[in-house]
Parts: sequence; C-alpha cells; structure tokens
Amino acid sequence: MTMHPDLSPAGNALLARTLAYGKRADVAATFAVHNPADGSFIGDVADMGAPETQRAIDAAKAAFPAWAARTARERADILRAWFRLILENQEALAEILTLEQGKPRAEALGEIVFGANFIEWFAEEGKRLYGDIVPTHAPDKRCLVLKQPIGVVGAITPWNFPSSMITRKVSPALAAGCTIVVKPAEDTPLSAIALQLLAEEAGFPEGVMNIVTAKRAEAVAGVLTASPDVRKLSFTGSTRVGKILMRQCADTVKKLSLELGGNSPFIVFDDADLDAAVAGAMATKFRNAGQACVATNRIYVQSGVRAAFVEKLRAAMEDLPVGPGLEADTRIGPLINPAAVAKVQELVGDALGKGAEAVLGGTPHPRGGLFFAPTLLVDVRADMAIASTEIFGPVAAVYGFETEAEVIAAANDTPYGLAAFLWTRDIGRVFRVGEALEYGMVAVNETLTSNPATPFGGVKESGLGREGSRYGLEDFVEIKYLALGGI
Ligand SMILES: NC(=O)c1ccc[n+]([C@@H]2O[C@H](COP(=O)([O-])OP(=O)(O)OC[C@H]3O[C@@H](n4cnc5c(N)ncnc54)[C@H](O)[C@@H]3O)[C@@H](O)[C@H]2O)c1
Ligand SMILES: O=C[C@H](O)CS(=O)(=O)O
Repeated sequence: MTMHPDLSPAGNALLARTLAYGKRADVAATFAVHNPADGSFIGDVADMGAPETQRAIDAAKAAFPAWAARTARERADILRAWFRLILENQEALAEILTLEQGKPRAEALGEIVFGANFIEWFAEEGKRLYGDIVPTHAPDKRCLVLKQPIGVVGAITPWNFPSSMITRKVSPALAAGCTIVVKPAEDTPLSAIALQLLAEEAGFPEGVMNIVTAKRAEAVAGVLTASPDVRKLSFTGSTRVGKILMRQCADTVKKLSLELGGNSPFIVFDDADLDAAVAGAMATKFRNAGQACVATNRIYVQSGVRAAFVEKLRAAMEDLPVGPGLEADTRIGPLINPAAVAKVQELVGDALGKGAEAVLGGTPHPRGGLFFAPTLLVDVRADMAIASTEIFGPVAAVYGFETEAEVIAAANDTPYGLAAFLWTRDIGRVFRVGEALEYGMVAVNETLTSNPATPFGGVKESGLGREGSRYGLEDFVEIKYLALGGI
C-alpha cells in the first residue's frame, strides 16, 4: 500500500493494517473509501451483504452464552484492555478518522478519547448492574428481580462520529453480557474496522463483536431487523431512517434504542454573559463543520442584545480557517459529500430568498469541493426551510424574540427534541425555561459536554432510550422476576 503523505508513520502503519483487516478472503466484492477533503481514494473494504450479515449474527449468537456467563469483572478486564489499546493508538486512530470523515484532527483525537472513555466507564458500571430483592408478600415466598443481558444486539451507526458512536453502543452492550453486530456508515468504515482490529488484540472472544461493512445499508439492515436472533436494535442516524428501522423491527418485537436527528435551539436572553454565549455558539455550531446531532441549529437572541451578539459572533467567525482536517490550523473541514453541500446551499438560498441577510458567507467556500464558507444569517424566520431542517453545515441562523413565552413556543415548534441551549443568569428563568423546553438534554450556560456518566438522548422524533449513564446500561438488559414459593 502506498504511504499516505499526510499521515504519520504510525498512522500509515495502522491504516495499512486496517485496510488489510477490512478485506475478507470470503468476500470478493469491495467498495472504495474516499477522503472528503479532496476526493482521493484511500482504500477498499469488503462489501458485505445478507449472507455475511447472517454469518455475523450466527457468530454473535454462538458467542453469547459463554460471554454472558463470564463475570462482570472478567468482561471488564477485556473491555479495559481494549480501552488501553485505543488510547495507545489514539493519534493514529484520529488520523484515520480525519482521513475518511474530514473533521479537524484535533476534533478527531477528541472523539477517539471521548469514545474510549465510554469503554472504561461501562467496564466498571457493568459490575453495578444490580437486581432487587423485593420484600415478600407472604412468609413462604421470596421475590427476586434479576437483570439479564438481552442477547444479540444489532447496531447501525452514522458517519459523523464514526468511532465514538460505535463505542457508545458496544461498551454497554458487552459490559451487560450481550454480543453485537455493528454496521458502520459506508462513508466511514475504516474507524470501525480499526476498532475491531484492536478489540481482537484485546482478547475479545470470537463472535462477541462483529463489524459488517457494506456500501448499501438496506441488505444488512434487512437481515438484522428480520432476524429473531437479534433481540435489540441500537441505531444512531437520521429520524427518517430511524422510522424505517422501527417499522422493520416490529415483526420480531425487538427492543429499540434510537438516537436520531435534532434541531437544537440556542437561546440567549438579555441577561446572558454575551461573551460566554458567543463562545458557546462557536463551539456548538461549528464542531465537525456543524455536522453533529446536537449542533446549534437555530439561534434565538432577545431583542435587547441581538445587535451586540451578532457583531460578536461575526467577529468570532470571520477568520475561521477552512481546509483539510489534517492541516494543523483547520477549524472547519469539508462536508461529507456533494449532497450535503447542495442541501446547505439550498437552505441558505431559501432563507435569503425569503428575506434573511447573510452577514458573513452564504456560499460554498472558494476552496471548492466539499468546503462551505462559515455563514452567519440574520433576520431568519420560522417560515424558512432552515428553521425546520437539520442544517448539518457551518451556518449560524439568528432569529429574534421578545419574551420567554414566545421563545419557548418557537423552540418547541419542531418534531425534534434532542438538545437545547439556554443562556441566562436568572435562576428563576433557568427553571421556568429549562423545564418548559421539550428536549432530552438542556444545557444552561454550557455546551453540553456529553460524557459517559450522563444520559444522552432525545424525546419526540429525536429518539428512544439513552446512551451513556446507568440508563444506557439498563437499555441492554431484560428484567426477570423470580418468584420463589415453598420457603
Ligand atoms: N442522536 C444522536 O446521538 C446522533 C448522533 C449522530 C448522528 N445523528 C443523526 O444522524 C444523521 C446523520 O448521520 P447519517 O447521514 O449517517 O444518517 P443516516 O440515517 O443516513 O445513516 C445512518 C446509518 O444508517 C444507515 N442507513 C441509511 N439508510 C438506511 C436504511 N434504509 N436502512 C438501514 N440503514 C440505513 C447508513 O448506512 C448509516 O450506517 C443526522 O440526522 C444526525 O442528527 C444522531
Ligand atoms: O452527532 C451526534 C453526537 O452524538 C454528538 S456528541 O459527540 O455525542 O456530542
């Protein structure tokens, strides 16, 4: 394999191992992976379909009894070995992630470590998967509640966080005693393959974790959703696809975890710390070039501070370096594909056509390709498509408001309910607005630094269940009531 000029020796070494590992002697078909920064070819990976998916399910089913029978500590020891290997290879893993997904290398490194921390946390939490002894209702009876692993889990993950969205599912599943089959996104399979390679090195028994790479998702998903051996489906992706999978899982009544789309409001009141709010807007809007489920999508600024906020935000955005993620000073990488660029351009065009004003940007970046210029729109209104669509691009859209009641109604006027951001120093307002917002997560004067110990997830059409926290572990167990008589 030719050495990639932008990768370190360690990055090239791991990429070579990953590409070799990603080819399967028993799978002739392959599909190509490209670098979104310049469209260049990175390598080929196995293009699997229904037969390989069924083989993966069979392997997971065969491995389940022995894996579930291990003690939580034994499972934790293996998970911790995986955690250590990921950290030892974090720089190389980050380079591979940036190469296939495009985000700035520093963000990719942050994602690798963030994702690894779920493994460490759930390795420990698996030891605290307590059941209950219920006070008996009769002297000769005893009531026990057991928590048992669900069994074989199917997982389907997105391209925007191609490493951490896998570890955020795999680690609680395996800590609980489940086994898993993961289908990563076709744009970013290398991060998944690299994780599997390190899992094997860490001592994962055969069949405990199975990666199925495919150019077309439907064939793999069709087998995962139809199989009676797959007892749970954990999906992270768009609400559109989440609904498809929900329907497909109905025939086998699978447990579901759905981490879906968002339309995050970012609300700034007159009493907010404006500099902190602007820094928060920069962090939540431009991470991964805006390609995050919890990315700020609508910025509501109360009238008394709107002009000052817009000027501060414009100044902060003005010199955001746009370029390939492996270039040291890049802050905004490419979008994932041409369709993403077209969608962002269409949303901006619709807003401008209906009266919004572009204070900054508003067009694809002069670099061309998949780069879009950081854009600041003002005078945005609810009747514009950008208000009801997940932008997934580096576009900050600013709306005005006057009162609490008005902004709560506007913020909630969406089928989504993942994350919301609230900037105020009025403690009464924190509770009035925070409790009224219909979202799974509300960050107050904060940028929602998601972490393994807290529940991540949405309400309404942003999903079902939670990832991270003890709630995330409980999503991988079944409750069994053991009723003992004749005592
Ligand atoms: N809530 C969260 O935690 C979270 C995290 C990351 C991304 N997301 C959401 O994911 C979306 C972006 O990711 P994406 O573009 O990869 O989403 P997507 O729904 O297009 O794809 C997600 C995964 O589903 C697969 N897929 C696509 N069509 C399918 C089908 N018909 N049947 C089965 N599988 C199918 C894809 O191959 C991919 O692996 C955004 O909406 C974003 O908000 C949510
Ligand atoms: O895209 C959605 C991810 O879940 C973002 S985060 O890394 O969990 O904040």
